[in-house]
Parts: sequence; C-alpha cells; structure tokens
Amino acid sequence: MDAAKMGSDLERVLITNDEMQQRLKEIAKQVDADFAGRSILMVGVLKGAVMVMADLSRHLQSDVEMDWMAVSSYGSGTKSSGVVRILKDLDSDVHERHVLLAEDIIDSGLTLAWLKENLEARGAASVTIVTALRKPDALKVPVEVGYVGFDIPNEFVVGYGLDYAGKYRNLDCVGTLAPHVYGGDDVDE
Ligand SMILES: O=P(O)(O)OC[C@H]1O[C@H](OP(=O)(O)OP(=O)(O)O)[C@H](O)[C@@H]1O
Ligand code: HPA
Repeated sequence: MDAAKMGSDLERVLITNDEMQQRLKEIAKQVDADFAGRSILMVGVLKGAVMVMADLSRHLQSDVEMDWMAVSSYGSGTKSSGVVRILKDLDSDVHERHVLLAEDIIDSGLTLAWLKENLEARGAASVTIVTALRKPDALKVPVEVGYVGFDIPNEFVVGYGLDYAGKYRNLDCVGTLAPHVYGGDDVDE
C-alpha cells in the first residue's frame, strides 16, 4: 500500500520507500564487509521485521540463513509494557553462530536489549543488531546497535512492518497517523 491510498489517515510521511531501500543497500554493503568470510544467521523478530529481513537480505552478498522469533511487549496499544514474552522461539541453535538480529524499530529499547542478552546467553559467537528505525529520545535502556537505518522523532509511526492495532504494516513508507485514527482514546497496553 502506498501513502496516497491511506488518504487522511496518514498525517506525515517520515521516510519514503525509496529512502529506506537506498539506506538498506548501504547497510548491506557494510554488513558484507564486516562479516566477510563468515556465514550469517539472520534472526528476524516477528512480525514487524518481515520487511527489513526481506529487503536487507536480498541486498546482501554474504551467505545468509534466516530464522524467526516472535516476542511481544506491546499488545495492541502504543506503549511498551516492558514485559517481553517469547511467543515463538528459534528453530536453530545459535551456539557459536554470528547472529544478525533484525528489527523494524528500537523504541524504548526494552525488546532488543532483552533479546540480545537472551541470544548471547545461548552461546552465540556474536550478536549484532540491525534496525530500520530508532527513536533516540524514547530509549529507556542502552542498546548497542550495529546498524541503524534512520533515527526518527519520538512519535508513534506505522508502515514498513510497523502496525497500529494490526493494521498498516503493508504501507510501503514510514509515517505518522492522523489523530482521528486513534479515535481519541489513549490506548495504552
Ligand atoms: O524498543 P521497544 O520499545 O521494545 O519496541 C520495539 C518493539 O516493538 C515492536 O514490536 P511489537 O511488540 O509491537 O510486535 P510486532 O512486531 O508483532 O508488531 C517492534 O517490532 C519491536 O519488536
Ligand atoms: O512507533 C511505533 N509504531 C508501531 N509499533 C511500535 N513498536 C514500538 N514502537 C512502535
């Protein structure tokens, strides 16, 4: 879905799809150089990371295997609960693997800080985070990040994998929602 299709539901486009693809190409070049000669286990965090996994992996020239985890810290609202639950674990053993942990967004940082520690505790040789988006002003815990697509303001965003109440993940750009979409309710789960 493109921005025009969303009409007045979309308040502002922050990052176009072209800008995102361009940035992911640059990141892929850096990843290829940094991981030269190593096989990479890309771990995507469902559901938000599907777009960045699909796009970044296709820009990479390195050997890549993919695996997926599902965790939840947000429910259907717009604020992190801070409690991370594993909904689906990896199929692969990460022991001595070089893990590239891919996410759509680092907001409070709680999810990725927890995940990185969790994968390191399983004996991964390295765990490097790549995220399409980061909100530097929203961070509640420090997270060491290998590659960042874009730093964005501390506003709730949708698109490029990011949802509001399950919708808008297939929007091809990243943008903010018009207030009427939230229905005036302070959804906070
Ligand atoms: O830095 P944080 O504040 O922890 O927020 C980031 C997390 O929140 C979103 O996931 P969500 O729990 O909404 O699940 P989803 O990917 O299925 O939408 C996003 O995909 C990250 O996993
Ligand atoms: O800004 C956001 N939008 C959608 N999902 C999210 N999960 C963390 N931050 C966000």
